[in-house]
This record gives sequence, C-alpha cells and structure tokens, in this order.
Amino acid sequence: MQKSTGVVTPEFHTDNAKNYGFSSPIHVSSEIGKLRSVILKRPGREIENLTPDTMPRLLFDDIPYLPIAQKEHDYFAQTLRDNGAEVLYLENLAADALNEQPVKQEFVDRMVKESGFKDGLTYSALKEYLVGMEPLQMITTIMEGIRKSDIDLNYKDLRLLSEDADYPFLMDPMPNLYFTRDPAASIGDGLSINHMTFAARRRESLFMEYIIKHNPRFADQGVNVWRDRNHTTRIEGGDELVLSDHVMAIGISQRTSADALEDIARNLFTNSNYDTVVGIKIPHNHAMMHLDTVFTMINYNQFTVHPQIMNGGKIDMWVLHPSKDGQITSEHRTDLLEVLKEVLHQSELDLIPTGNSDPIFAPREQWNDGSNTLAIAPGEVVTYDRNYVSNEMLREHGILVHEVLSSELSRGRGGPRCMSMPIIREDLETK
Ligand SMILES: NC(=[NH2+])NCCC[C@H](N)C(=O)O
Repeated sequence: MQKSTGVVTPEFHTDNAKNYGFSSPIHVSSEIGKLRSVILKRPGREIENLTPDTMPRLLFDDIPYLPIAQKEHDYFAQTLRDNGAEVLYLENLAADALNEQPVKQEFVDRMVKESGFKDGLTYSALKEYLVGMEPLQMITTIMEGIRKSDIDLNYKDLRLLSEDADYPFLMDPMPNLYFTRDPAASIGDGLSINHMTFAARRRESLFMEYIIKHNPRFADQGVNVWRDRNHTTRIEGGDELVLSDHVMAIGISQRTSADALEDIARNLFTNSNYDTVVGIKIPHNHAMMHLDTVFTMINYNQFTVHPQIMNGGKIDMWVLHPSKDGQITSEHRTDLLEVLKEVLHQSELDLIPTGNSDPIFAPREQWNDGSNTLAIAPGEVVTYDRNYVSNEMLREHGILVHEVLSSELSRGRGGPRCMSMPIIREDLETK
C-alpha cells in the first residue's frame, strides 16, 4: 500500500519574497517572470479513492496509477527546483496554519459543514475523529476522503440511510488537489481565493483561506485578497492569466462566469495597479474547462493557442477598463491578435498552435494538455513529454522546453500550468 504522507519536506524560507526585494509574500506580476516560489500538491491516496462510478463527478477520465503519478510529480517538482524555484507543498503549508487548537477546531468545523454535515451525530463524530489528529495527519485524512467504516457510526443516521446506504464515503476524496492552480490565483501582491464551480472541488479553496490567514509566512504580511471564496458566482485559477503588471486575461468558461469576472475586475481596478481585464470566451466543455487549457503566455510576445478556439480568427472577447465612480467600461472585440498587441504594447505577436494545427494531432495533444505550458522564465517552459508535436513547434519558435513525465498525471486533465500555483515570480524587464 502507498504511504499517504510521502511528502518531500520543502526548504522553507519565510523571507523568500524579501530575497527578491518584494515586501509581500505573494508577488506575481506576470505569467512568465522567472519562477521563484510555487505551491504544489503531490498526488496522494485521494487518487486511489476514485472508482469508475465516481470518476465523472470527481472530474477524472481515468484512474491514475498512484506510484507512477507520484514519480512523475516528483520529477516535475525537481525540474522546477533545478531551475531555481522553491517548491512548497500545500499540505505542509496548511498544517503549519493549524497549529493553534482554536484555529484547527474552526477549520474542522467548516470543512465538515462544507462536506454536508451541519449538525447531528455524524457531524459530531467526524469532528471528534479529525480534531484528535495532528494537523498534517488531519489534513491528509481530509484530502484522502473519509469512509463510513473509518469512524464508529453505531447509530442509524436517517440521511445516510435514505440517500445511499451503500455509498462508502462520508467525506469525498479530493483527487483534483494536485491541480493547485485552480482553488486560488496569485495576482500582483495578492490573490483570489476561489468559489469553485463543481462540488467536487469547492472545499479545496478552504485550505488556501486558512494558509493565507494563519500560516506565519502569509498571516499579517499584507497579502491582498482581491476576491474571497464567500461568493455564489464562480471563478477558477485556470482561467486567471496575469499578462502583465496591469493586464489580466480571464476565461469565460465552464468554470468562470462573466459576473465573477466583472466582480474581480472591479476589485482589482479599485485596489490594485490592474487597469485592464480581457475576458475571453471559450467553449464550455470538459476538455477545455479553463482558459489555460487552450491558451497560455510563454514569452513577452509568444503564446500557445489551441487552433479550435480560433474560429477562423474570431473569438468573443470583452476588454474591461475602470471608468468614473467605480464603473467599468467594456468593449466587445473579436480579434485576439489585435487585442493582445494593444494591451501588451507589442508590434508583433507569435501565436503558436497546439499540435501544429493538425486536425488529429491538435485535439489529441490538447486533450493531454499540450496547450497547458508553464512558463518558468520568458521563453522557457515546462511541458508534458507526450505532446511531442506541440513541443517540437515550441522549439521551432525558439522556446526552451523542459519536458516532464506525463503518462499518469495527464489522466486528471491538467498539465504543468494546472499543477502549479506560483507565488513569487521575478518582475520582467520592460521591453
Ligand atoms: N487549470 C486547469 N486547467 N486545471 C485542470 C483541472 C482538471 C480537473 N480535473 C478539473 O476538472 O477541475
């Protein structure tokens, strides 16, 4: 059996941001600045708690083989370290946020409630079970999921009996946690902590809320929360692209609604340096659930684009700017190239098509996240090795490509950008 807490202890530099001259512990003013610190989650036993019945609801298309997925993930983490990034693990950050007993109790209370147990015997039993554990063990237990057989339910719970007596879990596993990109997104000297679309992922962002509030690395350090998770409108980090220190691109997608986009734009316009948000509408489906599955920035003037979103060169976009009295102006546009040139002040742009625009290679490689590149410096990216047509294209366009292993990780429908939440990137030289 796999050990669930095989977490590699990160080097922990509380002053990491200060080393680079930033006063906030979160500083991300672009998609491409040299990556210096990043949050990952190594896949754990939550993956082994997937079954064919739960796969669609838990947003998986297959069950990854955990030992290999972990090896691949360790290889990914090492690639980032070898290139100068500090790698922090989500569960360690969360555990370090929950050392104080009252905070831990409050966290457990909220997690159990968000898992569907408001009060009553099961609510109390789950709380008692979890609060008795050390923080790291408690966090991994929650992430892996809790079965009915894990706690002593020596009574009849009408709800559990009437809903589905054979369903094994009280609290579902969270197999999507290794996609740390989505529950929260760094923007400038702050972040959004997201209300996510599907129940399968909604609890994930609670970890981030507690990390920002209670982990000493972030707590009381002036981190701006541009939008918190207490909303009904939905947004996910895979849709949030930091194009520059004042321009964001946000996908309007299966996972991010136009009203959430407008809400975060309003907050950014009022409280930060951001003065432009480009809303980009993409198809609402599972293969392209986020903007970063079809479009990523990899250099000052280079992007990867999945040809299928280009619709003969036309794509629905809205360019938002602040206007008087907290109002927002919005302009409908359809020419991606033109809009990007304009907002980024570039005269030439290079849109590199996934799978070389081939009718078979492009959709095949996009399905395995061929468009989902993670820039670790301008013109330098990490990609999955299986997308060899797209990787070749990137190289032909002068990009330095670090390939990572991908046979199991890709089964969760996410690539290197989805699997990483940068918290510190160096600023770009102005070009
Ligand atoms: N940023 C991303 N594209 N993340 C991909 C997340 C994949 C995950 N299975 C989900 O459906 O939520």
